[in-house]
Amino acid sequence: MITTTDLTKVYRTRDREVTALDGVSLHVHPGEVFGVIGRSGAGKSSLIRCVNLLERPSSGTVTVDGTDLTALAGRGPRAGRELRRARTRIGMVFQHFNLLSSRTVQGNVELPLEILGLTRRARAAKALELLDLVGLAEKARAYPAQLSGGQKQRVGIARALAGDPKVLLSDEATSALDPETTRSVLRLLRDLNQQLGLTVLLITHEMDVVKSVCDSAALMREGRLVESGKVSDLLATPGSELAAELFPLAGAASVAGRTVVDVTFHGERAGQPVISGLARTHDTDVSILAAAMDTVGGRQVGRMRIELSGPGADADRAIGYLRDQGLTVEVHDPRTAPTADLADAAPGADLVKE
Ligand SMILES: Nc1ncnc2c1ncn2[C@@H]1O[C@H](COP(=O)(O)OP(=O)(O)OP(=O)(O)O)[C@@H](O)[C@H]1O
Repeated sequence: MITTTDLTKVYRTRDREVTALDGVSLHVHPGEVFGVIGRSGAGKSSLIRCVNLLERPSSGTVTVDGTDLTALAGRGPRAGRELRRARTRIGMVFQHFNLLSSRTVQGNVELPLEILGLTRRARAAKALELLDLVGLAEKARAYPAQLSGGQKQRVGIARALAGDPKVLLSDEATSALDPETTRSVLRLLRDLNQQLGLTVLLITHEMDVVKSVCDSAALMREGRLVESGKVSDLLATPGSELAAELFPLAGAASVAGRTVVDVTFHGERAGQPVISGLARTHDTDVSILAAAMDTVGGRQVGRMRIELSGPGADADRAIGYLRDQGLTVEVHDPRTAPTADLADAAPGADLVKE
């Protein structure tokens, strides 16, 4: 549904050049919620702005729903109308809502419908339908100043849906909201994704956003995609930085030389007594150094760092047993474990906005 190929964006100011995007190739499948995560300055906003051509890429292509937007933009001012039409199929939600304070809630949602040339009656009917969809029908006549942050973002989402888009781009839509409101807005995005088959590309610096709504995710650093894929696959990929970010585990061997392994449980495996099974069948002592359990994309996932010891401890056999139980097992090597950058976030912490 969204494909970027070798996308670059270089900002040139009088005295310097900044490469915000450095060869980004991304593929978002129809109907999925795709999250791009990264620290401040990683290039996330540049990426999302290039996807709907609010920002003109320096090179590379952007295709949305089969239309090459970069080719349209490259054909000069005459192509403007075609580009505008293609853009109506792409909704955009902003961190600070970008509502017009002088217009009512309904007036804000009607704005893109005016641009699309709908009659007054059709505009009103469509706006009320959209406000109903986001649970704000009773606020149609209110002004933005009379709304909470979460309600303002719902209006922003209703407005973004005015052109019946197939794609919704979300630029840190929940970053200005408290955790409870964040959860309700994310639930709304998930519901819209499922009810309308909407493809959602969102950028965020919050790991919880990826955990709660994203089917797929990419990690961005210094203008590049460092990792990308389905969240469930990434969690099962040894060495995945995103998996480590989603479930940060700290803790080292209590005695030098003991084997420490990181174990990832998925779905029903998360509820099974695999660790006690290991201790019993392999005459092995298992110490839990760290553990985290959460729901990712509606499935329970857990990660645990354990230390193996005891009379029968044979690391290879124990690891073999855990793998046979369907768990992802990664031997923790303190010499190669990330110590800076990604790993410096405290367990459970979001990436820090610098
Ligand atoms: N209009 C601009 N002119 C010059 N440099 C820019 C411009 N916009 C962004 N940059 C630079 O490009 C780089 C990437 O910025 P971008 O806003 O895309 O990152 P980000 O990951 O979205 O960060 P944040 O989370 O802080 O919004 C940064 O170094 C930034 O300073």
